[in-house]
Amino acid sequence: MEELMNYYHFERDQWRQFYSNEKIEISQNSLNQIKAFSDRISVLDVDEVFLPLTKLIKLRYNEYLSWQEEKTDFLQLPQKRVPFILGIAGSVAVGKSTSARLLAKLLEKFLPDAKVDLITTDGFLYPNRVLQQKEIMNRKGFPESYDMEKMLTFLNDLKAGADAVELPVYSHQIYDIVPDETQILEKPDILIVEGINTLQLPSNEMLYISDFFDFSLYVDANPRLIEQWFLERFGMLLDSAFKDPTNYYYSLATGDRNVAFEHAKKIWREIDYTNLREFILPTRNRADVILHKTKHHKIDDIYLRK
Ligand SMILES: Nc1ncnc2c1ncn2[C@@H]1O[C@H](COP(=O)(O)OP(=O)(O)O)[C@@H](O)[C@H]1O
Ligand SMILES: CC(C)(COP(=O)(O)O)[C@@H](O)C(=O)NCCC(=O)O
Repeated sequence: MEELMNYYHFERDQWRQFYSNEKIEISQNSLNQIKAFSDRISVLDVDEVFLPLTKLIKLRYNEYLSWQEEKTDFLQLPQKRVPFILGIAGSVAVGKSTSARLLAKLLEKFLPDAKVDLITTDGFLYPNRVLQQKEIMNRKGFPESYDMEKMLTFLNDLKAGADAVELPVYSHQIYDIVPDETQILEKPDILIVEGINTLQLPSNEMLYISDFFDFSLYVDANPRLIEQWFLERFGMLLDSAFKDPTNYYYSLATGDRNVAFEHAKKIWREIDYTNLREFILPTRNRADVILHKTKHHKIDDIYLRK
């Protein structure tokens, strides 16, 4: 990747030294549990990339708590808990949700008193019915396919210290918002928000979603590799779909596999890759940290905003 302005660049070998073994704050047993949980992430990735990253986020979190306290003192307001929000952006299929799940587990271990929750912005996509009405079914994931107002209100309510906030749930299996299901968040201390649009400026809005974030990550990789990961995930979706007629991929899964993969390649080319080039990649340098991946999801370079 070309050098980015205003970022420190670390190769993995340098970065891993920022979490030295003497300072380990979690037991080997807990670490093993995390590794077992995330079997698709290598043990080395946890040790060499995610432990230093979690340590850095913890520094920011502690600084955030002090600032919240000082700010409310200064304004002579009563103290209240306001969640620390961590955004994770990047292409479809680059590994945002896998990284987000691992970070959530690690933060819970590093900060045992903090309530850590995780959401995906997929929940703010318009349901297929609305996308069809607007004739933008082939633009799923593009800025106009999200109910940005709903998402901004949700984030605003959270930052205002609401007792409970609710958001819709998206399912890759039905390829739609799940009817009559919501996710409820009750006063998290840390909220991880993962999604392709987390660093975007919503259309017709004056506010970046990232204005609500206290820390942000962008997961980056060569689009050719991401296409491969997209197709591998598609293969897994097909494998789990062919016994379930309610699954969106059922007819593709029960038909000719080559036809199904040709379909997926077209989707990648016309929708997800176009979205990456036009709307996702341009947001990369708004992130505090960029994790760059190479073959087999190996993180080789880490960029930290100066
Ligand atoms: N570190 C990793 N090691 C191995 N496979 C991974 C890793 N991260 C993600 N994957 C795989 O890559 C695909 C895309 O990851 P996912 O987290 O679903 O991406 P996103 O949330 O960005 O769409 C999935 O099949 C996932 O299992
Ligand atoms: C729901 C999504 C916009 C978000 O993707 P994610 O980051 O969760 O993988 C994406 O998976 C999607 O459905 N894109 C539309 C084209 C397609 O891949 O079917």
